[in-house]
Amino acid sequence: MKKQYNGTWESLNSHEVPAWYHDCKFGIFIHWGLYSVPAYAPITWQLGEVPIDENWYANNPYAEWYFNSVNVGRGPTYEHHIKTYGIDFKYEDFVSMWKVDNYKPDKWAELFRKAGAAYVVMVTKHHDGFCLFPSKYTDYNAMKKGPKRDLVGDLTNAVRAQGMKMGLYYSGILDWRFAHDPIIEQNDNFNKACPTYEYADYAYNQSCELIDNYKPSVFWNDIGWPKQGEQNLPYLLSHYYNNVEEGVVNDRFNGLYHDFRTMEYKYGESNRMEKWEMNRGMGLSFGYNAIEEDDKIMSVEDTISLLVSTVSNNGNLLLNIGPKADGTIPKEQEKRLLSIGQWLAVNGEAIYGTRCSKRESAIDESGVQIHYTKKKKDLYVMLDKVPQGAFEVVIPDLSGEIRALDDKIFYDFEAFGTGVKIKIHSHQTSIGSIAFKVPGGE
Ligand SMILES: C[C@@H]1N[C@H](CNC(=O)CCc2c[nH]c3ccccc23)[C@@H](O)[C@H](O)[C@@H]1O
Repeated sequence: MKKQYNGTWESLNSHEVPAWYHDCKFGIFIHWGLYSVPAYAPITWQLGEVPIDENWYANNPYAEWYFNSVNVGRGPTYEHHIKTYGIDFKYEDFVSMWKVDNYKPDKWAELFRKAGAAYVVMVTKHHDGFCLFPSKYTDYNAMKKGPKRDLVGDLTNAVRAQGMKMGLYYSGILDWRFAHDPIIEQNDNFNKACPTYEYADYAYNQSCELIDNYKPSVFWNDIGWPKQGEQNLPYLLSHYYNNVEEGVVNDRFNGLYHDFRTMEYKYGESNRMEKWEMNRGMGLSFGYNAIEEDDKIMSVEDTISLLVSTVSNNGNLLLNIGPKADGTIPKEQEKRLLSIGQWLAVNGEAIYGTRCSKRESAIDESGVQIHYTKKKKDLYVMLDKVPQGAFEVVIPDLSGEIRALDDKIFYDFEAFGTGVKIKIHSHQTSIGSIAFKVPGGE
């Protein structure tokens, strides 16, 4: 029987995270919009590495922040804009330049499935306010202008046709069409943001459009919810759950209510006692940054390490893809997705459908990282940051048979004190972590 949420926090607090969100582990985030036309940001820091202050916003590595990076009136993106487009070129002028001739949503969805992703979260309206979906509440949308397509609907259908869950991202508190003062410190995201009831109603109405028209399995709001809309938030969330039974929401509405917590690069915190999600780009940006080349984005090994360490600590990894304006997925991003998919095709049993083991991740004296997951009574052990060539590692408090999931790993194992010593003879074929199954080991 479907629960009816009644617009109260009490009823919402009874909501439980559906099993699918615990099982799926790996998702693809998609930041694609007007900002993909200029596709420019300086290559500076990961979020959380430096204070989110004036220096951050004048040297913002997020290419999707292009409008604000120009609006602050100084820094590399401002200089780039003046040099490339001229002082009189307005951000809205990118609309007529945004042609999506290479947008093939079926191909995107196929690539994401080959990558081993189980869900997708697409940006529908970022902070710049341009909507990638038809909206009754603004003509500043991709059906009316520029691409002249329902970019969100097309991908939603393609993703679901591939058997993956489709989530939608909405920039709740920030919309630079309603509040366009430059953001130069983090509090501006909340104080200088859209401080009107008109905007709060707009955000509520558009969120309902997205819920009603696409029934997204994830409603991923960003940064926060408009202050003037805090009274309507329990009604919006109730409307969402009442219409999307499997729906989940993140912790970026009022910072309190959530199905899952979020981390972004090095910002935020997680604890393995509650469900959380790590989101980041392959490089320092979410939107495509044309100057961020292959040597500047994460290696496949590091991405698999991030997936393994996240999943073994009760998290999901939402890895971002920044398509080029025309709809092409950059080669360097596609290459990494396919490699991750190859690793998951062999080792996915240790990832998908698992839960947190009571055993915590550890690092042995040689620096090998040991991560655990469990599935019913079975234990999975994943070795990461392993040296080239032969090495051995002791897994404490373990007994019984241990079996590598990749049959190209050559190894022996023996009882060693209260644990098991694994002697790896060779492993050059596997990219990234080496996974073992210990039947009945949990
Ligand atoms: C996925 C990315 N999100 C960015 C906003 N992120 C943040 O402000 C991180 C800080 C933050 C805000 N609310 C939170 C709640 C929990 C954890 C982090 C945050 C966006 O500014 C960025 O362009 C991209 O869309």
